[in-house]
Amino acid sequence: MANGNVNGRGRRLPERHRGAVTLRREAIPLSTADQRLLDSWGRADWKTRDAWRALRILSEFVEGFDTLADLPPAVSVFGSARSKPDSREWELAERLGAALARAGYAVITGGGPGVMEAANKGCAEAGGLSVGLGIELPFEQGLNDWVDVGIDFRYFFARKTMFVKYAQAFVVLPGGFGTLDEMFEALTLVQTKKVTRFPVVLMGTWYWQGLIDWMRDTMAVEGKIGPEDLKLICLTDDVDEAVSHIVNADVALNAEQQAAFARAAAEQQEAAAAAEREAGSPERLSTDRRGPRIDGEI
Ligand SMILES: C/C(=C\CNc1ncnc2c1ncn2[C@@H]1O[C@H](COP(=O)(O)O)[C@@H](O)[C@H]1O)CO
Repeated sequence: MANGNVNGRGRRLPERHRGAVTLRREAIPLSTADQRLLDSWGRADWKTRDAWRALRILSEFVEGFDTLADLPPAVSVFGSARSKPDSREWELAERLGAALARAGYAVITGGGPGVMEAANKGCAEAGGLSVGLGIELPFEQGLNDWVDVGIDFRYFFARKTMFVKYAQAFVVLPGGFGTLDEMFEALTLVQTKKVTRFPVVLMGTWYWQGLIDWMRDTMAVEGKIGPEDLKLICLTDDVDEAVSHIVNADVALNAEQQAAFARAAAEQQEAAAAAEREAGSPERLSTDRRGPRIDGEI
């Protein structure tokens, strides 16, 4: 983790980031911006404060869009904030970060400790661009040391938009509530076709297999998801397979987009040619009050 904020005995001092502002010691408020937005107490508060909050929320989107627009193709990696460096998922995340960097992808994480730090480390050490989208928390620890481009968000929902908008794919490693929230949000967006472009890869079969079984045997059997929905998930422990899955989806999407552009261009040309034919046809000439078109007429 970042160590610019360490006291004389090497102990880390508490610190809070609010947009561009860093707060330490007594200046740190007792609550976070998300808490104040979601815990607000009634109509008076909504009237007087929330309209102004909207501007602050807007500024988070502006800052995020502005900073991330120049990223190369990227993959968002999620996983536990609590994993230790000797855990299976840490090792997997570090190798994944490196493999993604070698395949030309930037790695976007929540910028925190655990799996996030491992993925950022793997990416940074392999020469990739390592991105951290931090979140203001009551017990914030700051962005991990391996983040090259970092943004601190006050609001979870603004941050979540960035994870989706600037990524070509999601990879989810073992984690708790935060990780499951991010995974199910991604799956819901793909299932409802709000995003069409990205694969969701789950890594850590020892951790996810039980959930996948439950999705198949309970969720799908009870009709709460469709038979096709489980195919949205690629489950693997193999880093190369995860990266190939992402690269192949990218290639397929590019081919689809090129084909769509070509179709649109052909349709436009066809429409222009039809208009030209119509303009030049005897029927059209006879009804045109300006008389027949003469070549070279301006
Ligand atoms: C719990 C601890 C620190 C928390 N710090 C976090 N920093 C950044 N992002 C976080 C943090 N905690 C959760 N997240 C987001 O949720 C996912 C991990 O949540 P989980 O519940 O641990 O699975 C992660 O992908 C982040 O986007 C002190 O150890």
